[in-house]
Amino acid sequence: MKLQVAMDVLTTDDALALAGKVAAHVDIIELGTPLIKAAGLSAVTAIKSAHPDKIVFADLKTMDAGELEADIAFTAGADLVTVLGVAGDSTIVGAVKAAEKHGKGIVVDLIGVADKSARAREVIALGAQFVEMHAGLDEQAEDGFTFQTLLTDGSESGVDFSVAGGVNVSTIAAVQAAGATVAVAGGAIYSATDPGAAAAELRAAIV
Ligand SMILES: O=C(CO)[C@H](O)[C@H](O)COP(=O)(O)O
Repeated sequence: MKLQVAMDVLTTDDALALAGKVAAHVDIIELGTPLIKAAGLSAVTAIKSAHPDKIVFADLKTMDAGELEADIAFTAGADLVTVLGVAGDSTIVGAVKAAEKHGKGIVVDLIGVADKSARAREVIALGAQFVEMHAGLDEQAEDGFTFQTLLTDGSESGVDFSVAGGVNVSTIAAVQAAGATVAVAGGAIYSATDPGAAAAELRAAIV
């Protein structure tokens, strides 16, 4: 299982500083949606230039104009770009077309999708590289939220999936046991006193 850091910081300088501390312990470096909205796609270029050996993940959460948005992110240096699973199939197909043009990949984020395992199978058939079983920051704060649902949906999907939203040292073993190919950790790393040590601890928990 790969480890992905989600950098939910707001400036390119902060992202470069965080990536510098954690890169040795992670496989995938994600630029979070707020970072890309605040700093623009030049932040993607800066991270890819600083860490050319890492998979750079642009969390665009595209909902429309799939081909155009994915194309500009791949051109900026992204290796993986997210499209929302609640988007129409034509948006996903367009983004996959851009990924094929660049030799890169599309990840479909299933945030907000009611039947995540069924939609996962549909978008993989449309050409997505893998899906993200994701509970967003707001959903995690809602009454009744259960992390386990993400793992069950992932296992039942039968396709390659990542898990995002609440991954930490207490949950990462369950993420791996559920069969995830990628564990995504944001707050558990960037909010830690020592982000490098936190990333190393998560890495060590992967068997
Ligand atoms: O994409 C996101 C929010 O939309 C977050 O980066 C992702 O959910 C990581 O969450 P956490 O901080 O709980 O690890």
